[in-house]
Amino acid sequence: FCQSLLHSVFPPELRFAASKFFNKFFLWFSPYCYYDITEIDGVNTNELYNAVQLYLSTYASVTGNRLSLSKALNATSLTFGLSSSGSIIDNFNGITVWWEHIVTQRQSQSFSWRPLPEEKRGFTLKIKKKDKSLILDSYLDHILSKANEIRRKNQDRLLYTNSGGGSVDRGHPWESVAFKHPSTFETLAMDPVKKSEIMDDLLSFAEGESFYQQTGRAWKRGYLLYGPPGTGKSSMIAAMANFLGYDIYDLELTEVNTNSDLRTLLMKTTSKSIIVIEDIDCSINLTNRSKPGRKSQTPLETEITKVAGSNSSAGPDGGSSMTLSGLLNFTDGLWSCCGSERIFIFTTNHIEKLDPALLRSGRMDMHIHMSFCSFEALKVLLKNYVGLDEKDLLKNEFVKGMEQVIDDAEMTPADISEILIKNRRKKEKALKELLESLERQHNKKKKLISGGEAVGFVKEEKSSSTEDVVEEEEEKRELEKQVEYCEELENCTKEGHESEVEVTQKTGATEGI
Ligand SMILES: Nc1ncnc2c1ncn2[C@@H]1O[C@H](COP(=O)(O)OP(=O)(O)OP(=O)(O)O)[C@@H](O)[C@H]1O
Ligand SMILES: [Mg+2]
Repeated sequence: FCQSLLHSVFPPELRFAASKFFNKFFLWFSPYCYYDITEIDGVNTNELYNAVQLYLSTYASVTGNRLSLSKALNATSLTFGLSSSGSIIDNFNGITVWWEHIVTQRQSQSFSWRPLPEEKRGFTLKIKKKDKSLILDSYLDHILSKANEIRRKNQDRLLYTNSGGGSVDRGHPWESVAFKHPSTFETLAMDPVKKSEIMDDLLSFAEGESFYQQTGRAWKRGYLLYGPPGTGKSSMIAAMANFLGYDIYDLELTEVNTNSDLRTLLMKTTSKSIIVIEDIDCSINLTNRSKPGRKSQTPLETEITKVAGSNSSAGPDGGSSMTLSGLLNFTDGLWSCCGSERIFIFTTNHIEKLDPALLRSGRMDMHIHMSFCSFEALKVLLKNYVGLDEKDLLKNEFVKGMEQVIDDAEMTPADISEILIKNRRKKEKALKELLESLERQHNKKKKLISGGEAVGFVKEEKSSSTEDVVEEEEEKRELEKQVEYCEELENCTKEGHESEVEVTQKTGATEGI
């Protein structure tokens, strides 16, 4: 109406001034105020526009009757949006607001370095003037955080690596791929009490922003996962990422040359992410070597030398300029606080080889021992692989047999799932083979532990074919290693850090790390 009034009453040269006047007049007396959120702000994309679109999409999917649909790259689901001139009512803290999506044709394109879309899109937010101060800031914050949440839910996790061709010097140290690991806490075989403890810990971390603020702590958490190969350390990391919806940064330490590169890598990580250093005892070499002209070194000054990837700026003694204290600063020091809501995870097969500085209390918040398969963990595997539920388990004779031998058999979940996967179409055969395998392992362990008897056992076997004997000896060596591992671990947990140092030096010396 106003437009046609303007056209009929005012000559063309006065129309613009008149329309400005009317607008001002109208706004002055209107009980509402209006906010325009355009898609492109100058030449930059307006983050708020995208956030509003996502936010309204969750709302519009329920109430709107004309919607636009879209699917972002890497996204697993569709998002709904308001189509042109669509409007919607939202409610926030009991206050009503109105949104309108306005799409107009862009006027003649002025010169721009970046071509602009032909359509000019924007949202207009209408709020009652009296409510403006009450909600504006908190409402927009609410929209931004909700939009982030939706984005994370819709989008696949990303797995970043620093050994995928990225470059610290060029400012892009991380390369990413979509992360689609199917491991979840449901599929993870471990003691249910321990599992729910870990899940609770993760949840209270993710929801604990105000707690960390209140206590003056950086919003981060560290986990050390340790245990023999094939017990589910990597699967646990994937389960954690899927549980919290975080991205993963897989940090390959052998690709990092200096402390400052490490810092750059850290600064380029985003919040809501898990930063992982796998097999920390293998990717770095912790030795207490003194630098020339120095009498002694504290553990924190322990030099880290690379085991592999010697493309570094290695010093004359073969050491690079990345130190343990650099690594600890990465997880613990002032630099660890750039960004927030981050989880650090170190994994190792040999906790006894780690420097006590990495283990001391407060450094890694939780030490999680991933152990050989227990009966409780076995139940999860049997359910997932052969579909046995709790009722079937109680009745099954094979399973009853397994319960007797599983603890002493010391088989890893990886070994067990291997047997189950081989026979997954034949439930009976799978169970029979698994029981036999567990009993075999159990008997061998018993004989080995009873010392002299174990030797006799191997000698007796000499009468059989040489292939069998070689296999037996290999298995025996493997078992001896496992027993040694368990003993070291026991010493380690019983006697605290001092004994850990002893073990580190002992194994370091024999294996020449
Ligand atoms: N606790 C577990 N629950 C379910 N599956 C498991 C578990 N542990 C191992 N597996 C199975 O074994 C495979 C190897 O496990 P994973 O890579 O997680 O072990 P790891 O402890 O990280 O071993 P490594 O020390 O060699 O890195 C996985 O793909 C998974 O299928
Ligand atoms: Mg692993």
